[in-house]
Formats: sequence, structure tokens, C-alpha cells
Amino acid sequence: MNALPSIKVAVLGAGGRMGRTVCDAVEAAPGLELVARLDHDDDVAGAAVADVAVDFTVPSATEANVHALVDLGVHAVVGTTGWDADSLARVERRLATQPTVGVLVAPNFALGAVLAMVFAAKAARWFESVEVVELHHPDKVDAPSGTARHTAAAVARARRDAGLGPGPDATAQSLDGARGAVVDGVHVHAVRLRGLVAHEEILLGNPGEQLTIRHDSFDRVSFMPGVLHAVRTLPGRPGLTVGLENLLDLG
Ligand SMILES: NC(=O)C1=CN([C@@H]2O[C@H](COP(=O)(O)OP(=O)(O)OC[C@H]3O[C@@H](n4cnc5c(N)ncnc54)[C@H](O)[C@@H]3O)[C@@H](O)[C@H]2O)C=CC1
Ligand SMILES: O=C(O)C1=N[C@H](C(=O)O)C[C@H](O)C1
Repeated sequence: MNALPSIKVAVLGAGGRMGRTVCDAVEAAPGLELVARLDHDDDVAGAAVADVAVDFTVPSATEANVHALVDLGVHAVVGTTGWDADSLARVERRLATQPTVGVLVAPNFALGAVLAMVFAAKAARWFESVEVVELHHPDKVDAPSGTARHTAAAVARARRDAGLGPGPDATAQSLDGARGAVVDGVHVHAVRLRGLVAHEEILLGNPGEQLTIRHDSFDRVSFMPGVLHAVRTLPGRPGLTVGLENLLDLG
């Protein structure tokens, strides 16, 4: 009996912290074959030999990479942050020219981080106050994190759907930044500290009680099961998907 052909994988940003970890994970994964390691000075066309490309590059480069991958007919699993509604809409339009190609943009591939966000969105309508704190290593170039933005957006959506307004806040006088950034009405605070990897807390408050949902990535291997699951799933899922939660059958 013939074994199924392996899925050929290219990694963009292969020299970076996440890219190196992804290359190791793909090489160790049954049914996957690492066929290209590309970084800053390489032409994205080098990914044409792959079925799926994984992009962990920089916010300023990822959208152009994804457009090039779509044009090559290569599925794209994208972990790089920096996406917004406009850049996602541009990719969706590009995908219309390649109806069999799939793109997943996911700000976090750690299963626990995705679940923390889903749980927070479920809980959000039952609390007066919700704020998000993200804590990362100080080499991170963007703030707040893509995960915190995605979490805040999901929390805000859940509160809007439940007819809730903004959380209570009597602040009338403050230093710039003291209340964090505001994403869809939800306050998001970013900590950068040597020794950290990637951490997030969603704080939910009611009179007399607090629920804290916390996730910690202590090592970049935490992202690998989600990345490998996406690489295996995406070839059967054309079009644009935003968020790994959509590939986890969470009901
Ligand atoms: N979705 C997720 O689960 C996770 C997402 N991230 C995100 O992934 C991105 C990368 O993070 P790190 O690996 O920590 O960064 P890093 O700075 O260690 O690596 C980025 C790599 O991309 C390369 N690069 C820059 N421009 C490029 C281009 N045009 N084409 C190909 N390669 C290019 C750089 O030379 C570098 O090797 C960040 O946006 C980060 O927020 C990080 C961890 C988990
Ligand atoms: O830069 C990082 O390290 C991380 N980036 C992603 C984000 O911005 O959410 C995911 C994770 O938090 C690690």
C-alpha cells in the first residue's frame, strides 16, 4: 500500500526565533517535508516548491509575502502580527483570483492562548469590567500583541452582542498611556520584560469578585502543535481564515 505523499512546507522568516522553531518542528513531523527555508534576502518565489508556506516574519513584510504566495498558488499559514481589517480585506480580494488557495492568519498558535481568548469572550457579557494585560520579551517589535488585539476584539464583540456598553471608569486625569491602548473600547496594557516569552491575562471584574484568565507560553515550542495542525488542515480550507480557533472544532 502506498503512503500518502507528504505535505511540502516552506518557512518564511526561517532565521528568526519562531522560524527556527517551526523548521525543527516540521522536520520532526510525520507527513511533512521541509522544502525551503527563506529569510529576509530570499525571493518568496523560492516557496513555489511547497504546498504550504508558514510565515513568521515582520509586520512590515508579511502582507506582501502573502500576496506573493497566493499568486504562486501556495497555501499560507501566517503567524506574523500587524494585520488589520484593511490588509485582511486586500488578501481576501487577492484570494478571489485563486479559489483553491487557503490563507490562515492567526495571532497565536498556542492552544491554551486560543482557548483563553475563547473563554474570555464567553465570560465577557457577565462582567461589568474587562481589561487585557499582555506581557512579552523585550525584543518584540509591536505593541500591543496581536493576541491581545484579537482577544480585545472578541471580548468587545461579545459585549456588543449582549448590548453592553463600555466598562465603568471614572478616570478624569492621567498621564498619557496610563490606561493602556484602547482596542474596540477594551483597555489593553503591554509589559516588556527580559525573561518573559509570551503571556496574557484577561481580567474580568464584578462587584465583589474577579475572574482572571491567564495563559503563559514559557517556550516557543508551545506554538508548534497549532502550527502543524494548521499546515495539515489548510490545504482543505480555501479562502481566508482569521484565528486558529476556527480550525479547532470548538463548537
Ligand atoms: N502567531 C503566533 O503564535 C506567534 C506569532 N509571533 C509573531 O511572529 C513574528 C515573528 O516573531 P519572531 O520570530 O519572534 O521574530 P524574529 O525577529 O526573531 O524573526 C523574524 C524573521 O523574519 C525575517 N524577515 C524579515 N523580513 C522578511 C521578509 N521580507 N521575508 C522573509 N523573512 C523576513 C527576519 O530576518 C527574521 O529572521 C512576529 O510578528 C511575532 O509577533 C511570534 C510568536 C508566536
Ligand atoms: O512576538 C511574540 O513573541 C509573540 N507574538 C504574538 C502576538 O503578538 O500576539 C504571539 C505571541 O504572543 C508571541
